[in-house]
Amino acid sequence: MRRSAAPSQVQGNSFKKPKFIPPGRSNTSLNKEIIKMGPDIKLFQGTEQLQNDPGVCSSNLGPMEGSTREMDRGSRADPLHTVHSASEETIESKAQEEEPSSLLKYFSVVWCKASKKKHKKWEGDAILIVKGRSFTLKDLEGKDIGRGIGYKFKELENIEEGQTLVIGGKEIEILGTVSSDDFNSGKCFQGAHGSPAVLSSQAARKCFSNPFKSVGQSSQSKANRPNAWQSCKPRHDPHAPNSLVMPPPDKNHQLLFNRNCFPLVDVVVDPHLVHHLRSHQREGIIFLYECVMGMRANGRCGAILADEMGLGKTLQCISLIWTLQCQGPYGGKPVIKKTLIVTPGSLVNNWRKEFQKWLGSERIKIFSVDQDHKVEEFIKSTFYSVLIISYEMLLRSLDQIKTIKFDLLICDEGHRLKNSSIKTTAALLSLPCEKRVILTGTPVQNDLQEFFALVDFVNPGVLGSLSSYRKIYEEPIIMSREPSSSKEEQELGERRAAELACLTGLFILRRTQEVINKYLPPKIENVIFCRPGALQIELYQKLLSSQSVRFCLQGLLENSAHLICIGALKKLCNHPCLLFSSVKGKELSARCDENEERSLCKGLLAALPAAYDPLQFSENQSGKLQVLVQLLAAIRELRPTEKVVLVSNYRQTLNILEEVCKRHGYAYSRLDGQTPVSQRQQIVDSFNSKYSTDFIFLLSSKAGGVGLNLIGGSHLILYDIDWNPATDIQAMSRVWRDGQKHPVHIYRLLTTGTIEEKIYQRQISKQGLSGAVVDLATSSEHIQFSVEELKDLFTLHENSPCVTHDLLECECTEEKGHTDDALDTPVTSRPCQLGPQHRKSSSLRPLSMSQLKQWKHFSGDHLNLTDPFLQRIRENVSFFFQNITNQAPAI
Ligand SMILES: Nc1ncnc2c1ncn2[C@@H]1O[C@H](COP(=O)(O)OP(=O)(O)OP(=O)(O)O)[C@@H](O)[C@H]1O
Ligand SMILES: [Mg+2]
Repeated sequence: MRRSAAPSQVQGNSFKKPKFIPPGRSNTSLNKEIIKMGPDIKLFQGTEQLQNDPGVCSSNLGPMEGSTREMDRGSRADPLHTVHSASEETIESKAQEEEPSSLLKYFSVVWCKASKKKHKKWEGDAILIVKGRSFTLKDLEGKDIGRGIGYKFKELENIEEGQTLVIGGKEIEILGTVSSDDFNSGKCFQGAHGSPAVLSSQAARKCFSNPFKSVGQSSQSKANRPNAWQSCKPRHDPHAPNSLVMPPPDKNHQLLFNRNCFPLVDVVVDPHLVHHLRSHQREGIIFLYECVMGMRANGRCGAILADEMGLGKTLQCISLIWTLQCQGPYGGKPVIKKTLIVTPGSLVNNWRKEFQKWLGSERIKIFSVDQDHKVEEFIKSTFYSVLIISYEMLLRSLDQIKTIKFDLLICDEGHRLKNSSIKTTAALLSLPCEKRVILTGTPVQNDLQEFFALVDFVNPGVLGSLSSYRKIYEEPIIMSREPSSSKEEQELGERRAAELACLTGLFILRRTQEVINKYLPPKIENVIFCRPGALQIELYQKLLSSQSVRFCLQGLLENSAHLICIGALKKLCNHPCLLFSSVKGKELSARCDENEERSLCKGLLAALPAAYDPLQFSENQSGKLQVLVQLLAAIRELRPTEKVVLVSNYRQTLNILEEVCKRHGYAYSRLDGQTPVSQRQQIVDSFNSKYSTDFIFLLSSKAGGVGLNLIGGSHLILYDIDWNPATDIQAMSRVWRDGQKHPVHIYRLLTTGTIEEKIYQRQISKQGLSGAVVDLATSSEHIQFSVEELKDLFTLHENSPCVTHDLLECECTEEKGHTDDALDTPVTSRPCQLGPQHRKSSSLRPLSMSQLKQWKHFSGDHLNLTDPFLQRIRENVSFFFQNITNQAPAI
């Protein structure tokens, strides 16, 4: 009889395999006893030979090495003991006879369809879960493939290795017990896909099929290569003070990748670079080196560097590229020849500049693709080793890119690859390069499916198939975070999350902003609640009593009608003239939402002055704009050499802000979605230059937020708020970065009592953290609102200086100042974040309500405002929150 293709049989055949005993076989010497169990199940006790065969278990559990070996020992010594100790570990397992339903046992099995055929073939490995009086059979992808209920508890207690039974139409053979620990962590399923911990050397070899081919590995035999390699020396002195030496490969690595027995040579990072590195960057480079060399995740060569924004991911990658391009551990031979860097269009030139900044123009030859520099040029020339290209251009030039052999692929702002079905991901996956690095400043663990896509991109297959990942990790983790989950589900989810974090932690690194705080100047963050102007209040009330809003609240409108109402309210908060532009001057649009917006706003016309000209808008008609104008004047006067980054999410609003600059004679530059990619870096550079005469940098956060360094500015004003805290955080991180010389002031403007306050509350409340709004790509279209929530959104609070403060239930008398010490209070973590390491506080994570409560806060009427900037704007401000990071500056 064939022992079939069951994975455990295929992979672990070095031991004696248990015989398959067909259930119908009448040989009593083999089947001592057939225990009939309920309607659907028969237990066949195995042969004595099988029971006594120490090889049985390990042979069948080959791929599950470590975890199962321990289990084997237990089961051989005392199988029943193993069963009981496993159940003791589970939450509900009092494991008492009188409480059969709480007894949980796990077994590894092989299965096939029940039949009377003589020649059986096992179809697969599975895990049998016995709980009380019922069974569940799960395949190694975590899917249920069989169930049985209503059996006698006593009968279930006797399941042992080697037994064969029929369950739910399947014949199974018990191969061994699985500890509850291995089940809860999901380890027992890992044989299905070869997690890093259990990768076979074959898989490792596959991953590393020929890592040095690209650098022209010598085909000479060892005997023919006498002294050439014996004189190999490290490129830089590994013993020099402060030197950064990469860890040497271990024996296994050498066996796999140094077949020609080249001498081991220290890989030492160029001291020219090391001189500049922060300590977290030194660690980051070692991490990246180990990952791409296949030294951390057993032959997998991918990494995700998810350091928070501004930690210098670029420099860490440049150091990696430069090191690998010149050196290697085996005979000093370089590991890579060509590197592909894919990045958002606005950052192509930033990469180029960073290479230049850290390595000068002589060491490494960089080619960046733009209108005038095509991929063909890179292909034809042997001069360049690094190709920098935007994601968009990559798609357009994919065919040419595919003809080049890249040894290292770096995807900057790589969270965009979180969706494996998008074209960009598919295009990059089609490149045969195994050493893949994703860089991202946004958390990657917030959505478990997106997390899978990113992990699977850098290390394909490491978490198995998507369907097995869902069953084994995602579903239990999500289920455990449901309020209705049982204690047992919670523990299982936690264990699976911990296991997943442990598996992926080998090749994911995230450090928080705190690691560079000490290199940065102080940061003074302000949330400023601006009183709405009289016209704003009038129009706001009109909008709220409009038919559209009323219908929304009655649930009568379908689709995205509520978004149109929300959009109109947000525009109104920025400036009433933005609504006016929606109503006037255009013939009917083909887009129905535009038409709906127009009809919503039409009723407002009467409230506007006759012959209202939006271009001649008055600054006094918007509370926020008044505050902005005063603030800009204060900065200009009190800090004449400092510059301001002024951010909005909307182009139309940027137009208004641009007009304000013109009116007040402020020199400015502007970067929004319409700025040609080729010009972006130049605009940024010129603003950052100390010779720049610009006072203001107008930035559309969505278009240009990610990755930009705007350290030329030391004041950043967020004029409006986005549903997604990540967008705002991205924008706010542009100025408080390495290289910033001045104390940084961040001002977030909100209109008191309006929808802006509600959005802010949502950002900082638990709901905001646990909802859909965490990722950069998330916009309001993806947010679902209940009618209750809409009611709340569509309410104007006119009688409070700060509804957000009211909600904090703060016992303060406003006078009370708070220190910022309490900012270290851990933030509430999102339900699907993994493991405890992600619960660390971070200055870049959305604030929580309780943290905000610890900020200094005072009303606009407060007499002793020590901050001169706030002092200047208080007239139109109803409330302030302020927090200072690093030391208190002399403002
Ligand atoms: N060791 C260092 N010394 C001085 N400046 C540094 C150092 N490391 C990085 N920088 C500078 O810090 C700034 C931020 O670095 P970088 O753009 O690489 O950040 P990042 O981690 O990619 O952030 P983001 O996620 O926002 O893209 C850059 O101007 C860079 O030149
Ligand atoms: Mg970056």
